Amino acid sequence: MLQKESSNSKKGILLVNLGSPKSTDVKDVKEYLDEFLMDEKVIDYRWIFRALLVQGIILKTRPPKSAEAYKTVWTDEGSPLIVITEKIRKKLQKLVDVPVEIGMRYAEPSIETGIRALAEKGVTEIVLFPLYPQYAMSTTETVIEKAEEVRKQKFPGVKINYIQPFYNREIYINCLAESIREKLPENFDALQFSYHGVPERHIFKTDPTKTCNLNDCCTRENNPSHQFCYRHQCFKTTETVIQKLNLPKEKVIVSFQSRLGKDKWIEPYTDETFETIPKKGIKNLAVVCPAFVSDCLETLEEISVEGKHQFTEAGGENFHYIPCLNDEDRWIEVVKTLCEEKLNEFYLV
Ligand SMILES: C=CC1=C(C)c2cc3[nH]c(cc4nc(cc5[nH]c(cc1n2)c(C)c5CCC(=O)O)C(CCC(=O)O)=C4C)c(C)c3C=C
Ligand SMILES: [Fe+2]
Ligand SMILES: [Fe+2]
Repeated sequence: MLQKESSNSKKGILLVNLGSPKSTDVKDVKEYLDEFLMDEKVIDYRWIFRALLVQGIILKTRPPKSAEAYKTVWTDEGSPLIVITEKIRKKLQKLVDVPVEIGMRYAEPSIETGIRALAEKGVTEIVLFPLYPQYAMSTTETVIEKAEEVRKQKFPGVKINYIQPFYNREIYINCLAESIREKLPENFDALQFSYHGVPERHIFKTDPTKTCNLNDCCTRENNPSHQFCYRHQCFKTTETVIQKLNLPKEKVIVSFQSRLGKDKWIEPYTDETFETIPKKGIKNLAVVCPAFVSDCLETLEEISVEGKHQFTEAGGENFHYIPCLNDEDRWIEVVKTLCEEKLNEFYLV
């Protein structure tokens, strides 16, 4: 058990995930997409161009389609992403002796709601865990920026310590590899790692070394750009997991899903892969989505329903979706360890 308090300070944990609409009503989906896509870390155009694209084009057509997609995955308790994040919280709360809350980058419960809930319990030192294994401007960075904004404006007396991307932590890789091993079907021609995509421009923008060329640089060992290169971190996650699984590289595919708009996103694209690989003899496919720790619209609908359809239409026979870590006990242990490390840093400063 973690120590609850030292001197006058009280510690707490905030688990942060992406967030979902309030309901599957078109107006709620529209409100959610508006907040999400108007974030300049997600659509990184100047405000006027972002507003023209989001409010003038995307929000005029996308909400009804997204609402239909959400209806196919929605549960009696709500959005899978929020329900699972809450399950993670509950399990973690049983293992630690400090309060644990959740907060979403978009919609409710917001980061502010989460910090307030902790502050009301007297917490002054928060470990904030962005639940994204790999760094991206549109995930880790926007969460930290938002939390800092909220802290400075509303909770200036609170300290926040941020957990860094953990794609290269052995405890996480072991956990992911074991989870995949248990769920892999007996026979498969390939295991596909499908990560959420990002526009190429995001990677160039956040590369402080300006050396990543989105080519062999992302796969080369020890390149200084790797710390902020989402593409590298996805390849590295895959490489270390397949080593643990003893899988030959020839049986593994890496691809990037969920692209939006006309910009060039990092390649190869998941949907195109599903359509081409059956013709190359891959008829039995297993797919895992390690950019997400919890199942959500992008895994339950885009991959396990739409992706399966694309693959089988193209001649594939068996499509096996491997669920995310969700609230598996071994993953909760990893969350606990990463939180404890950061909680202990408060004692050192
Ligand atoms: C420019 C657009 C987008 C970028 C960049 C982006 C990056 C990104 N997103 C996730 C995780 C999730 N995204 C989810 C849904 C979703 N993503 C986008 C757009 C971008 N994402 C949209 C428009 C949507 C909404 C759904 C839709 O209309 O298609 C989700 C699921 C949320 C849920 O409620 O279930 C997650 C999770 C990552 C990890 C990432 C960059 C690495
Ligand atoms: Fe997304
Ligand atoms: Fe790179």
